[in-house]
Amino acid sequence: MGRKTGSARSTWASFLKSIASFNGDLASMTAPPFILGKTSLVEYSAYWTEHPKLFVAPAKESDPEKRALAVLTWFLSTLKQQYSSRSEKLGSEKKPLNPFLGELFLGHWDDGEAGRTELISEQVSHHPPVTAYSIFNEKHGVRLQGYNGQKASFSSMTITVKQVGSARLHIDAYDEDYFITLPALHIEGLVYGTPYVELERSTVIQSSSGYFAKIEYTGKGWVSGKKNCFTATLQKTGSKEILYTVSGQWTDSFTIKKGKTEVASFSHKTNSTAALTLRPLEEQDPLESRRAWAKVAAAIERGDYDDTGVEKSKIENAQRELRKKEKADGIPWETRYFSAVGEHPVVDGLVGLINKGSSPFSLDDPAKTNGLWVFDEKKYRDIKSGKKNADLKAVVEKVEVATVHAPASE
Ligand SMILES: CCC(=O)OC[C@H](C)CC[C@H]1O[C@H]2C[C@H]3[C@@H]4CC=C5C[C@@H](O)CC[C@]5(C)[C@H]4CC[C@]3(C)[C@H]2[C@@H]1C
Repeated sequence: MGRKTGSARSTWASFLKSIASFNGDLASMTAPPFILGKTSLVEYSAYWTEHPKLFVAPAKESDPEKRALAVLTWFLSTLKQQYSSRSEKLGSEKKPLNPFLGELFLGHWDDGEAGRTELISEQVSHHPPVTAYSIFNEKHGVRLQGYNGQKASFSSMTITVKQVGSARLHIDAYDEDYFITLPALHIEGLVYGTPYVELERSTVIQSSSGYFAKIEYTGKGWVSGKKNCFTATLQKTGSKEILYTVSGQWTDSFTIKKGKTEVASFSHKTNSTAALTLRPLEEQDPLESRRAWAKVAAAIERGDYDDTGVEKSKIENAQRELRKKEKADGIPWETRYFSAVGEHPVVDGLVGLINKGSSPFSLDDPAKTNGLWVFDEKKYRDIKSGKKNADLKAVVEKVEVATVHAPASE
């Protein structure tokens, strides 16, 4: 982030004042132009599997304890991308584009050894914003599903974000499930105009095979002064014996110890991320994020904030038109790949295990985010085979009609 010019500093100062009267919905905040990101939040699901080899590694461990450790190692390897890749690339955290209802982000990673890992991410709710995702590797039979929303609050010049939602990893070969909770975070550096994420408190991973991992995000190390520190332990559910301890920085490297002996380590320096493949823009569905936001992203890229506003309001107006039309027709928007369910036997079972094994754990009431979102394999296959094309066509026409005829921004 370069030095702030006078005007930027003053808009940032007034922005900080505006946060003080913050209502909790980050998306509703109008942030100063230089902090606007050109990436939609629906793309953030991709951060879960930018190390495909680590994502599929658990499927190769026949020993359940080593498999649970491989899942913990993969989870820990995702944190840098999830929470600090924008700061690294862009000089600070940026405000993501607020996905419209039904916005899609579809892609895949092709990795020599791991094979193909496919990503499906969909904005399943706009108020409150909720993103659902399904990421799977058929070759190794490893599948991740999850959803997340954010509840934000503001105090003493920091934005605190509580994540609502959870992730579930399934390993076909062992018919095993892992329930993963999401870290709370806060935004530091706001005063300096270079916001960045620090993780806080703790999260858990509970496996159906009876292993329990707890990760404590300790932030700035007391002694080392290094930021983004954590410690994690792996134990059998209900047993006090610590099988492994993991510690380090989630943005750099960490070591795995069995008792006092170091048995493994991971460093981002020697593990580069795999590139995600997307379809070319002209082949994308109008609901796909990069195509839908192309004009907004280009305007932000060239720093043309007036045009950013004009193009953004076209999308927002089109969405308002669609909502009005749905209300008039009495046909609510149908999410394409995910369905909301009130409960989920696997999740309920794993949450039960956590409660048996450790301090009572309250899964954020899924109802607050319109229920637990699960991937609808059948819908996915029908669309892939073209059986559901008709609906697709109708939806596409509806969206394009709304977009084309949206009244010009007032
Ligand atoms: C709206 C206020 C504003 O613009 O403040 C300026 C700053 C850019 C700080 C607020 C934004 O900070 C961003 C960080 C984003 C989270 C980063 C990573 C993840 C993990 C992913 O799996 C799910 C989404 C999540 C939690 C992002 C949510 C949105 C966050 C908090 C952005 C803030 C608007």
